[in-house]
Formats: sequence, structure tokens, C-alpha cells
Amino acid sequence: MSEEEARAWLQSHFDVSRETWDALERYVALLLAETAKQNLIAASTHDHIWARHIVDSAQLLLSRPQTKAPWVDVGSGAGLPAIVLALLQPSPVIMIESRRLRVEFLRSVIDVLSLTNASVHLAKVESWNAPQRAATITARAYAPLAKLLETTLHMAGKKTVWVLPKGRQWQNEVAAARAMWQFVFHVEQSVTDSESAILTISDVKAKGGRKA
Ligand SMILES: C[S@@+](CC[C@H](N)C(=O)[O-])C[C@H]1O[C@@H](n2cnc3c(N)ncnc32)[C@H](O)[C@@H]1O
Repeated sequence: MSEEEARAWLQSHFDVSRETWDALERYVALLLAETAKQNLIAASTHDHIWARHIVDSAQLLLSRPQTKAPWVDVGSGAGLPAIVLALLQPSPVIMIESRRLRVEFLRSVIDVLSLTNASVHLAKVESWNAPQRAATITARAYAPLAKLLETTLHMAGKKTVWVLPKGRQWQNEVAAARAMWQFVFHVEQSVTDSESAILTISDVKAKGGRKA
């Protein structure tokens, strides 16, 4: 997908307003400027940021019908997918990130873009005391599926759905997670890489007992 195709994809799927385009452009500029200070995205992706990061994040919204309930994004790093989700839809997006410098960057993005539906917490997710059960949990490049489920189960309820962009090893990750967890899952091909996937996971239970 070229950068031009990425923008066209966004417009056709989300009917992006002029204001939202401006905010997305601003976010991309902030992200690129910050890479001089910290390693937020791979240098090889700087010239493909709309396809590799913005569309890659936005496509998660196709796997989860509009809901007013919050999304929780774990290991948000540069704000991917969280900031893109917060810009393209109105539900609250809560970011959990363990590195202080990244959290400071995310706070400045929220401030500059006047994002009223995004918040960020400096915490390790496994020790984050969630104020309520998460309706949707997402995480991009944070951890393999088995560890991801292990460290997020405490903030999940019976109806929680995990919406996860996964790379080319997704089938191995599912197989490894199956050894420890029972879950229902659905796979969609990623629009940015035909061998990558968007996994939607629900009804998670630890084998031998523990439930979401
Ligand atoms: C490879 S980066 C991915 C960042 C972003 N999601 C993306 O796709 O660009 C993984 C992020 O997870 C954060 N992280 C790692 N372990 C964590 C934990 N236990 N709790 C919260 N954040 C964590 C790291 O600090 C890092 O910013």
C-alpha cells in the first residue's frame, strides 16, 4: 500500500473530516519530530508512516463495531494504535505505558491535539489497578499472545474482547497461547500486509480454571 493509497483507504472507510485530517497530520509530524529524541518507530518506516502505522492502527476499528465503552491500549509507545483510534471515533481510549519518556510524549500529543477522549497512565499493565473492566483491549507489538492474555486478564470481564494486530507469526502465537488458554478467536487479514492478521479474541479462560 502506497502512502497515497493509505490516505484514500482512510477517507473511504472513515469519511475523515478536514479537522480530523489536520489532527492526523499533526500527530504524524509530532511522531516524526519525537523520533529525534526517542526510538518510537523503526527508521525504515518513516517514509511509509501512513500505511505502516496510521492505517495499520485504524483498521482495528473495522473489527469492533462502534461502542461507547472504552478501549484500553497496552504498551502504547508512540500512541499506536491508541491516538489513531481516539482521532477516528468518540469512545474513550485509555493508554497504559511503562516508560516515562513515552508517557510524557503521549501527554503532549493529547494536549496539542486537544484530545478529550484519550488518557494515559504510567504503569506496568500487570500492576495497573483498572477502575473498571475493559470492554476492548488492544495492544500492538507489546507481547506475544500468551503473555498478553496473562498480563491483561485482571482488567477483563466476561464480555471483554481483545482486538490485536499480529505479524506473520500469528499462527504460532495462537498455538502457543492455546497451551495455556481457552478462547474463541476470529482472524481477518491485515489490510497493510496480506500475511499479517487482526485477531479478535473473546471468552478467555485459563486452562484449569481462571476466567476473565
Ligand atoms: C515495541 S513497543 C510498541 C509500541 C506501540 N504499541 C507501537 O505499535 O508502536 C512496546 C511498548 O510496550 C511498552 N511496555 C512493555 N512492557 C510493558 C508493560 N508491562 N506494561 C506497559 N507497557 C509496557 C514498552 O515500553 C513499549 O513502549
